[in-house]
Amino acid sequence: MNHTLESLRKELDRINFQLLNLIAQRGSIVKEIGEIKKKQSVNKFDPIRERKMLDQIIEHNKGPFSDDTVRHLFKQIFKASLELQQEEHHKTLLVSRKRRPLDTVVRIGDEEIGGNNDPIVIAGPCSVESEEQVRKVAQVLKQQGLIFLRGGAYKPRTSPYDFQGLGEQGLEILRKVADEFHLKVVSEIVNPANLNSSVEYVDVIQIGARNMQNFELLKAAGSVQIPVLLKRGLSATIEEFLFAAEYIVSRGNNQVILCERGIRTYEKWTRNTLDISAVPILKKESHLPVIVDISHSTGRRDILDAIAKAALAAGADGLMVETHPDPAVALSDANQQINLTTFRELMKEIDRYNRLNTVKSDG
Ligand SMILES: O=C(O)C(=O)C[C@]1(C(=O)O)C=C[C@@H](O)C=C1
Repeated sequence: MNHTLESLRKELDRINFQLLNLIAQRGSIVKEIGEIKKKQSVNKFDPIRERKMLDQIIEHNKGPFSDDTVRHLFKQIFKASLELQQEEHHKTLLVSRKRRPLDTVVRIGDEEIGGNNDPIVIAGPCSVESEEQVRKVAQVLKQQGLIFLRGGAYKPRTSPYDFQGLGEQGLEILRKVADEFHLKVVSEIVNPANLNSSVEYVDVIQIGARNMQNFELLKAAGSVQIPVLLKRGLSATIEEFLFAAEYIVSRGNNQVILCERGIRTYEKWTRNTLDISAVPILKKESHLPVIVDISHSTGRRDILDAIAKAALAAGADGLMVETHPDPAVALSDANQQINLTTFRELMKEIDRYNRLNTVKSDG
């Protein structure tokens, strides 16, 4: 019995090597075909040829593997063959660290995000409601030594009956107040048609979670020379998030900041589930700066301190937080925005954490 098992396994070992050799031979031929196709500028992927080969193979299938299994196995071989033909840059994304080992530093005037720079804080109301409201926030940002003022002018809301934002008028307010206080404006654009005109008002274009796979918007954002803050989609995997960033970078705009803002899970005690592991993974996989939106990821004011510290500990290059002079009357996200007093306290806590960490790493 044992003798038979051993001899059968030996037979399999022999066949494995034969298969390996055959696959390698196939691979060499596929590469040669790839070279010819390159010269002829023909598409490497040829589904009609693949279909023909599969049909022929299935015709000759005498078992014991089912047709479906054989189809699957050969499809895998075709897929691997196609990858052999494709050039390195097709396989390795521009946003990948494999393509660029050094951190990308996003520059907004004299300000820098990413690399060895200290983490930044982007703060402001969820929606721009009035000049007075934005001015009150801007004053506090200035007092806190912060640079980046956020505010939504175009608001993609779940319900069409909710406040949709002030539109261009909102952007005008942001720009006016930001200029008074020498701040930089971060604001969401939802429509590719508004992109060129919004460049007059904003310093960083935000692409929101709901638009992470709005490919026309991503392409348009890739064609302007202004930094883009790209939020992770509500149910997007990290890979999908990076592909979305690739859309922008591949169009020529490499000034992209990734923003983890929580993902949709079954948990109900937070608005979204902050995927904290996405921060170090993104930093490892990509050279782009990564920030964390601590407001949307939690939807709760009472845990912001802890979440801010967790994000910084995970290696985030910055934080985004929503603050409003009077959250109770805010036209959007009233439950998650913090008032200006709480915001000051949060900043104190973040400063204390950063100081402690600097002392630790210096010591
Ligand atoms: O026959 C071709 O044109 C090839 O490029 C080879 C090959 C294969 O692996 O057989 C590879 C990729 C194509 O999608 C189809 C077929």
